Amino acid sequence: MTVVTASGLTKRYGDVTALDDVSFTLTENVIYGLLGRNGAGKTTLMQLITGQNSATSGELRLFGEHPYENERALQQVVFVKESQKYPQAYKVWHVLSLASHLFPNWDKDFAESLVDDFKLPRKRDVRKLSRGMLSALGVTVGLAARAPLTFFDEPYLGLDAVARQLFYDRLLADYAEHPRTVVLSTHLIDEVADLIEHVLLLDGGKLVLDADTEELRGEVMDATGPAGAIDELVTGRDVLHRQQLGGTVRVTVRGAFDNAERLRAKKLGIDLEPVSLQQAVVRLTMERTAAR
Ligand SMILES: Nc1ncnc2c1ncn2[C@@H]1O[C@H](COP(=O)(O)OP(=O)(O)OP(=O)(O)O)[C@@H](O)[C@H]1O
Repeated sequence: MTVVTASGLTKRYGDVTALDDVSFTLTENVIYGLLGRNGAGKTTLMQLITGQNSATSGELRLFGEHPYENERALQQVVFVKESQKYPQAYKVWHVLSLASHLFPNWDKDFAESLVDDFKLPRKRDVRKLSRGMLSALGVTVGLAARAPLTFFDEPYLGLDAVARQLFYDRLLADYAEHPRTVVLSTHLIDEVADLIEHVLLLDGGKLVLDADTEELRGEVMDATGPAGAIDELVTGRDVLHRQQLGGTVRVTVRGAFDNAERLRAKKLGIDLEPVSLQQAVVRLTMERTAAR
């Protein structure tokens, strides 16, 4: 089932085009990574889908409906962001109690176990929580809400490495038991590379990549070898990056190599290896930056 459909989605703030003619679909029961450099348009996109803002042009459907001011569609969505504001004088338990009323699928036991895992002080005022505790509270709400569409917008700020791992582990375990659509916006790409199943990469408001993580592994490759051989192998290919050290050249290339090409590379003394997701994202976004 399709959860979100965006077609030609554009958002302008004055003369800033935050999203530029973006089209994609989100389907049910997939963990998406929404990636991109600072200012790429990730938060803007999430705000449009969660009805917090309206598009300048283009079509957007959330569970088949317009999201803007649509309570029925938005009941199925939870949006966790680092800068979440809570009412004055709220304590941790107030937030959990409010969330239990807001989200139809709220799992109280799961919420309680997360509060224990993250060592959240139930009776403390939210405004007195540390930055990491605030993030942990957001993550707890986002997970225990079990909304059919869950957004985490850089939810880890302030969380230490152990707490972040706890978040990834709990997310994956709960997702396995209660599949749903999750969109995780993050700059810590290596940390989530094994978690995300599909990548949406924004750059300068444009969607530059919409691919399954698995597919992507063979799609962006490093080729290292003698300069002449490399030039021969990559002629006509989409070269994202080139680095030369003496007579040895390393290029990052977009596009898979078939078996015959791999054999040829071997004969030419060239090493082919897939780059990490993080490297692929860096190379793909640097390419556009350089091309502008
Ligand atoms: N309310 C606003 N008014 C004017 N410009 C805005 C507004 N909100 C966002 N922008 C601009 O739109 C662009 C996209 O911003 P957005 O916050 O969506 O990026 P992002 O990918 O979430 O960035 P980051 O990774 O730094 O959080 C930026 O150039 C930003 O300055």
